[in-house]
Amino acid sequence: MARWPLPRPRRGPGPATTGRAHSLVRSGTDGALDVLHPVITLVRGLGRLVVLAVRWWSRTPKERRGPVLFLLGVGVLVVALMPWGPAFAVVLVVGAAAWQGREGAGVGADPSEEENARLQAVYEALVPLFTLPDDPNPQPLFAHDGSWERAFDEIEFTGDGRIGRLLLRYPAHFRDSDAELRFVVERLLGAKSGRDREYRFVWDEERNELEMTVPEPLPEGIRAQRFVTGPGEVVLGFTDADSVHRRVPVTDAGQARDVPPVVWRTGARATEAHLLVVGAPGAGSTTLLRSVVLQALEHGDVLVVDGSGSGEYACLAGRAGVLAVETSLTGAVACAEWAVHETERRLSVAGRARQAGNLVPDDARRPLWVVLDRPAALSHLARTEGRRDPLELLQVPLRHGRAANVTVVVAEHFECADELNQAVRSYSRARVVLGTASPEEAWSVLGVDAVSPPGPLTPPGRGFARLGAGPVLRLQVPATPDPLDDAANEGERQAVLRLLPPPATGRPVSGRTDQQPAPEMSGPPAPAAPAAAQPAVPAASVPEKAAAGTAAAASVAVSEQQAGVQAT
Ligand SMILES: Nc1ncnc2c1ncn2[C@@H]1O[C@H](COP(=O)(O)OP(=O)(O)OP(=O)(O)O)[C@@H](O)[C@H]1O
Repeated sequence: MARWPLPRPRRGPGPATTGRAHSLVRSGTDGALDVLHPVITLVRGLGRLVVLAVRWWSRTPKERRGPVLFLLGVGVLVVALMPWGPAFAVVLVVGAAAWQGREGAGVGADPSEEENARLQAVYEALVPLFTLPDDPNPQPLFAHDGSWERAFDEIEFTGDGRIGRLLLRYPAHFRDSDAELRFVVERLLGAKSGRDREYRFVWDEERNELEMTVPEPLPEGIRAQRFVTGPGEVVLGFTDADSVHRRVPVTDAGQARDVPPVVWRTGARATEAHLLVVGAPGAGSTTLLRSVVLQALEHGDVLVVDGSGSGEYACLAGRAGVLAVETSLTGAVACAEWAVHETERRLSVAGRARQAGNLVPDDARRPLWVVLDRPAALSHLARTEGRRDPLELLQVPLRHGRAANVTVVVAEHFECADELNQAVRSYSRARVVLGTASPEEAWSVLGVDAVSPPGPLTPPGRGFARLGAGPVLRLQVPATPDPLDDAANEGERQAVLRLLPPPATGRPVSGRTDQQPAPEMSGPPAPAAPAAAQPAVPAASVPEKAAAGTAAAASVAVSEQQAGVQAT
């Protein structure tokens, strides 16, 4: 029997009440955290300051600790005796703690156990490189029983727990001017921090400090296209955003974006009038030259000598502005001789025009490019056959080409780079190294040894560029494959095909008999080639019929010269 009034049943809080309670607790906690935030920051900052002080103390050599303690004591005494001294000291400490305790400061933040182990592994790997067998220092920076905290000043980890930046001190006895030793240290640091990334190393020889950073990946896979540049400017590739101020708009995977370019200025006012590219086999030097040629053809004429004879420039044969594509020694010599005469003719025409107070005629100003891919093989052949070396001949365009608007581009593999003559080395002040290079190889091309080689996993077309005495820039060459290569990416092939000039109306300059006709390609429609724009052939060096100043005439001229060479 139920009693009245029934006792009220005891119930737990309903869902609505629970939610309200949770939100009350959460907002209470948030409020408390907001109120306590300055205190938390100060406590965190004080903790970090203590960690920094302990690290500094552990790094201070024992013999210096006495004087340091004495100085500290004197400092404390002076502050204590000064009017407002203690208050000032407290304000200073609170300010420092607030600065260190802010979010993201992290300098003194304790690494996790895993990060600690990583750092200790890197430290121990470096010990054999940075220790002396009989080091008189009782507490060297690097010792087998030492800890990384002695030598590593600043450390940053990436989101996945890997080292993203490391600033370490090394002992003064380490020979940091020795490129080989530096390379060993860089390679070891790179291996211990992960081989699948690129690293940038900065050696501060004044302070005995080495900084390792992981640069952002370079813009990769950007296809050949018309770059927005000024007259005479050529985009060699793309580099780090913080290395150059300039940006060029490109289309990448259908999207427009701005990328930092490595721009090489050519022409009469250029200080780096010629380019030398040295690379490992398969590192992409032919691709870079093809990219340069396609840009050069926008405003000038090009002679190509392909010393490897691999036919990777066949797509250019017979195109407007392409005066010759040579693969044989005979053709290369003929081209080089023609380039010499053309340089001399331009110089004398320009000289006469200036003497008379006139403008230099167009045919002496139109940019002429002489592009040699792997000429060392042809030089070797020339020596063994007792013929003229095309590289020797090219001394004239290299020395005087700048004033005549003649630009020489040479690419060679590291193993044959010794065969390049002094003129090529001295006058090619724009330099590119592609692929993995030893410190000596990089030094021999770039003139500096402070280059960290890209790792073995880096894609082709990756390297370094240096224009004159400028800084060394990381470089990624635009993807510019041979459009006749079936194995190349279809989109990249089509991009190159779109850039090819229309077929020329005259015969090519070389008049090659061994050359296959250019295959049918889906290039742009072929407007008539501007005959007036083609360079005039040097009247002194060619038969009468070649002096008409057209590519066709030049073709005949060089063919006849070539025939002459063959006959001898
Ligand atoms: N910048 C690049 N982007 C994409 N692929 C590239 C790039 N550079 C080169 N490659 C690819 O790498 C391969 C080798 O390139 P390339 O022929 O230019 O190198 P190389 O140094 O001239 O080689 P070798 O002289 O030994 O024949 C080719 O398949 C090419 O398509």
